[in-house]
Amino acid sequence: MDTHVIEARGLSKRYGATTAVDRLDFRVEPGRVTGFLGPNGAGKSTTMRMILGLDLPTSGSVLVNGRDYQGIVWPLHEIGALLDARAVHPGRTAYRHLHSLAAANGIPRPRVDAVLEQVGLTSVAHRRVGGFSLGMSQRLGIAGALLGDPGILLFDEPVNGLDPDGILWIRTLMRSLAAEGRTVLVSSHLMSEMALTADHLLVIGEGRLLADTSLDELIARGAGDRVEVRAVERARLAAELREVGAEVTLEPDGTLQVTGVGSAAIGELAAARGHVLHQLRDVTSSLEEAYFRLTEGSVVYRAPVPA
Ligand SMILES: Nc1ncnc2c1ncn2[C@@H]1O[C@H](COP(=O)(O)OP(=O)(O)OP(=O)(O)O)[C@@H](O)[C@H]1O
Repeated sequence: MDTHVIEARGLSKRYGATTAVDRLDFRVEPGRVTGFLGPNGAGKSTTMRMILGLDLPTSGSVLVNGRDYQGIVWPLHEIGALLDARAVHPGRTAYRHLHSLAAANGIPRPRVDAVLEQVGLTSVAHRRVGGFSLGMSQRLGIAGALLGDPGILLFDEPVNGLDPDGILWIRTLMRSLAAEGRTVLVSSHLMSEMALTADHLLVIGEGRLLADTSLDELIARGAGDRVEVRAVERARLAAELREVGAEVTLEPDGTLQVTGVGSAAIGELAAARGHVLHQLRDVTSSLEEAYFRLTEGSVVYRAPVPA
């Protein structure tokens, strides 16, 4: 049996005329954080719900440790999830909420205290959840996910609305769960955060798989590395660079963005033609740029760009 593995084969979900998830094939492996990215409406939440058996595929399958979620006897021991942190009865205390989850899943009571401690909610354990801040609710949702000490964890937008301390805490937690050999699948819209957290990325658009690759590969592939140049005679330099095959754009702040010719060649050309340079800098593309390039054809909801 594959342990700590999520495997989708031809996974599809249609809602009436909408195809939310379209023949996805992927494996989520243990020991690393896998980021799950895609524009709004790409099908991330639907995929997560199918992994958890909350929604059934129209066709294809997704297996957790080689089985359907429905075939798992004590699900919280195998897979823990944070989907909607606010989906807890507001009149309950954090302790009661976790205690009833534990009781329903055959989890011993001391685990409740252990996870409350782990997420930093011990001091508010007996307060009603209705009065919790978003950050506290996220921590409680994560405590629920960790309760059964599962080998697989799913987090849907865990850092949404959190302050920098909360974001750092969640990032550190996800990285340490992966370092313990667990499988961590996390969806997010925050590219800079994903670049710090994920080792591997699954990118989907309009329900289809666009990339299943390491973070470094995705950035390198979407690269189009460029050189940023500031020169006194920028228009002349731009024209001269174009003559040798470079693509040059002139930014409103006066910087030239050059692709197709490396920084060494630009420096040599500038020296040979008597240019004074104020800056010559290699710029490596970010995950955000690579992501935009990958998903530009599959953004469902796009606002018009203001004129
Ligand atoms: N219960 C449902 N009934 C009908 N359509 C649905 C349902 N759930 C999702 N959809 C549709 O399926 C598509 C995928 O939605 P989903 O919520 O999975 O995307 P997402 O990638 O999680 O988006 P977001 O980033 O906005 O959370 C969307 O077009 C959505 O409107």
